[in-house]
Amino acid sequence: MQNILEICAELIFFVLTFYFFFSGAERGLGPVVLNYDQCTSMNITNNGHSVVVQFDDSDDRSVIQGGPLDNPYRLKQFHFHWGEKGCHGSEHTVAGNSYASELHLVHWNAVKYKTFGEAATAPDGLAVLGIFLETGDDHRWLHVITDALYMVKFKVSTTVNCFNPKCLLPSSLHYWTYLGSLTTPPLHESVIWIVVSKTKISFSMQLGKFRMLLFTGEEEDQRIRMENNFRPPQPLKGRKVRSSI
Ligand SMILES: NS(=O)(=O)c1ccc(C(=O)NCc2cccc(F)c2F)cc1
Ligand SMILES: [Zn+2]
Repeated sequence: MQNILEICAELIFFVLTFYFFFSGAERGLGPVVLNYDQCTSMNITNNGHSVVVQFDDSDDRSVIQGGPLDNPYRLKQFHFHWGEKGCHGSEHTVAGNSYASELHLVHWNAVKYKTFGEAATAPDGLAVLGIFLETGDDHRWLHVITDALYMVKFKVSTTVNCFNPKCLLPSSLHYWTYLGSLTTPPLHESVIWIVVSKTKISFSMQLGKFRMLLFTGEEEDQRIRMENNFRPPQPLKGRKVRSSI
């Protein structure tokens, strides 16, 4: 009788251990991998909200994969958010600390969806890699972008060939990831956010060039300086933030 009870107790212990291990275990978060072709960039545009560098996303030459992503996501564009002074301008904070600016590399799930617009409305449609920028010495590669900003002071577009944004990324891509939304209207909840913990880009003079951009077009009477184009962090509302280590 005693043996039967011991066997039952061990069996119950094993079943419960198995359940709790596999039900709550986080699928391991591997590294994020960027395979960007050297020459898929097309243009740089002042769209009246930010400055955006757009890419040819007609095939998988420039993709992000790995980490929390189940398949490759195509690079569509990157853009920046910044403040008017100091270390305010990022859209994410780390332990309550914000940064002067934040770079967003926007990718879409072309395996499951036919267009960016369709992907932008699906929970697993977009993957945005967020990189913090802080003030410091100017960044050697960012000048390729900031030197072109004078050409897009107003709401216009100009060509940018063969700019590979991988040069803007930190060496180590330790990241946090969570399921969130676009930070500008229509605020679709369609973004797998991948926020890189290590700031890479430091820039001080260059930040000034972002701040000389205008929200307004050349034909408009008003000249409104483009700054503070960031959305402050929002409540997590129960969202789970996972870490890559
Ligand atoms: N800051 S961010 O990284 O969260 C962000 C990224 C992309 C867009 C965007 O593409 N908007 C236009 C757009 C175009 C097509 C369909 C859309 F839903 C849409 F918002 C907005 C915010
Ligand atoms: Zn953004």
